Amino acid sequence: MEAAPLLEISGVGKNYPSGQGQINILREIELTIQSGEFISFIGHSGCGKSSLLNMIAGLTSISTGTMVFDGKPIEAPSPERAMVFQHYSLLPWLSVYQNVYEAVDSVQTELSKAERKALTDAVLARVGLSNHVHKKPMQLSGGMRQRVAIARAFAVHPRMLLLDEPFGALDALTRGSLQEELLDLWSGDARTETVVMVTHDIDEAIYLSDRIVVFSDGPSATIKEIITVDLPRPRDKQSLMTSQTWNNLRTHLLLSLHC
Ligand SMILES: Nc1ncnc2c1ncn2[C@@H]1O[C@H](COP(=O)(O)OP(=O)(O)OP(=O)(O)O)[C@@H](O)[C@H]1O
Repeated sequence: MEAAPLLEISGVGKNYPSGQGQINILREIELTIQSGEFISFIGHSGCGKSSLLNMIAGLTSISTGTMVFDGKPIEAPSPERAMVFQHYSLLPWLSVYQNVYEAVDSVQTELSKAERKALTDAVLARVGLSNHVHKKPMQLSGGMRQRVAIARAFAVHPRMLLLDEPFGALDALTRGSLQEELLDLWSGDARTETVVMVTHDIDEAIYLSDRIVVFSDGPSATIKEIITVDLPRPRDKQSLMTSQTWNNLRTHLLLSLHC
């Protein structure tokens, strides 16, 4: 018997107020995500990828249809579905350590204070920030800030991690190393099995994902196709990028986005 999906999106649409009426952004979204999957959303600017992610996070209302997470309708934000934004969203007056500890403290209520501190130390060590714990966000580079945001999201052990263009503002080298750290955290965390990420980067989508959801252009966008990335893990970027499978996927995605 097939396991129940972690997330089931059925007939979902999104409208926003516009002038006297409403504008339809997304329509008839059908998507089922199984526990353990890494999913990317890709599509032209403004098609509604972030809106869909925000609805999954419970940060914005669903206009039509239903979203069911682990058997329950999504109606509000939950630590089970943690979001990381492109622009870090750290609290500027708190240190690196406090930014992570505050999140752990508010969610991991069953842990003792010593355990909460140990968890904070552990996630910061995993993203290589142990020597920067007393710094404030403005004293960090963009890559370091995004590391803190990712560490904070993992520290609350969400069932599903939602990433909205997490590496979009970073240079190619930093982006590459953060992709590796994300994969390490994802594969090394027994609870955060499922990731949904918005990206504009075709190579990033192929390298990280099990499936890539391609959106049609908006307004009234919908899912154009869902591409399965049949590449074994762990993946070696260098050798993959010169393989025929990679090239075929890349060409397929480029054509899908431009037709
Ligand atoms: N709160 C809002 N109120 C009104 N319109 C909105 C709101 N949020 C988004 N929109 C509009 O909905 C459309 C989709 O926006 P969204 O950010 O979801 O797209 P996107 O695919 O993530 O874009 P990008 O790739 O540029 O980030 C855009 O036209 C945007 O202006």
